[in-house]
Amino acid sequence: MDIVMTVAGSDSGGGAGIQADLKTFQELGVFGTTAITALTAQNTWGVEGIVSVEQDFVKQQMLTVLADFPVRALKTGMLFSAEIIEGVAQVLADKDMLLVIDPVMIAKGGAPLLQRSAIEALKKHLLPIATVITPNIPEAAELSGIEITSAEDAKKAAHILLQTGVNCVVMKGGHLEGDQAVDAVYFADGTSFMMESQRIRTKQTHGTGCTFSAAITAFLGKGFELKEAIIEAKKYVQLAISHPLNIGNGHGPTNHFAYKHYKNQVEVMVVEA
Ligand SMILES: Nc1ncnc2c1ncn2[C@@H]1O[C@H](COP(=O)(O)OP(=O)(O)O)[C@@H](O)[C@H]1O
Ligand SMILES: Cc1ncc(COP(=O)(O)O)c(N)n1
Repeated sequence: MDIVMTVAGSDSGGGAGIQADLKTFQELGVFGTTAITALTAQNTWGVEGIVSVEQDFVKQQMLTVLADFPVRALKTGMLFSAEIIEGVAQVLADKDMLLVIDPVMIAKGGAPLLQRSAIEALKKHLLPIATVITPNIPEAAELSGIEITSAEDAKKAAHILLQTGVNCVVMKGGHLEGDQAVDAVYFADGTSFMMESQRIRTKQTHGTGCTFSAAITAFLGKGFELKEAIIEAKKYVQLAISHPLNIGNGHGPTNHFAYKHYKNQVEVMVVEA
């Protein structure tokens, strides 16, 4: 059995965070383990409260699982504070795992999920050891320090991020305009490609980023090459958005049941750049 781990926050509403990650892992046939960094009281309207977990206990959750299970791929989501980021990096320092860093900063409803003082810690401790990072446009702008209003800016930001030592940057285009949802993927070796899918006009996008990075982690855990894992994950999230469950009155969650029913009917165009 392929084993993966998510180090992230709990979303009591079940649409994002640890809950989205475990649903994705289950649907993709890998065994999911967890280290919870924070609890959120959350629904499809937004985040009502956050309680963070102490650094030592985040580390203990990770170390306890890693002592027993051969975890092949690990993702991080909401890490909340510089202290938690430092603790996670300390645990990962002597481990050999594929690392997917989703630099979660702000929830769809606007609530901060990462303290501002933690952005530097993320750049210093986690980006250099990442196999792949998956920023959305606002996160890429924060991390690179440049404003992003065009595809050209996004490319510039990706190259700034590659200088931190990360092996691959997936610039998610969910927040850009246009009929296509375009994600641009840049590797440290200078190669790149674009993935395009039809943009779905919907409010049901709570947890899209978590779902996408969890799917990359699951496919890496199953032994897929990084590029194939990223493309397959885009198909998973496209299906999860395009077959909405219509739960809740705000930004509804993605649908994890869709992939197994429709995986041969999804179109993601891959354009080599
Ligand atoms: N309305 C949409 N239709 C199709 N794909 C989308 C849509 N919104 C986001 N995506 C895709 O979902 C994934 C997550 O993107 P994004 O929403 O930018 O991340 P985040 O949830 O971190 O803000 C990306 O692959 C993006 O292209
Ligand atoms: C606990 C937690 N983690 C992450 C997100 C971000 O969700 P999204 O995938 O929509 O950016 C969230 N809303 N809550």
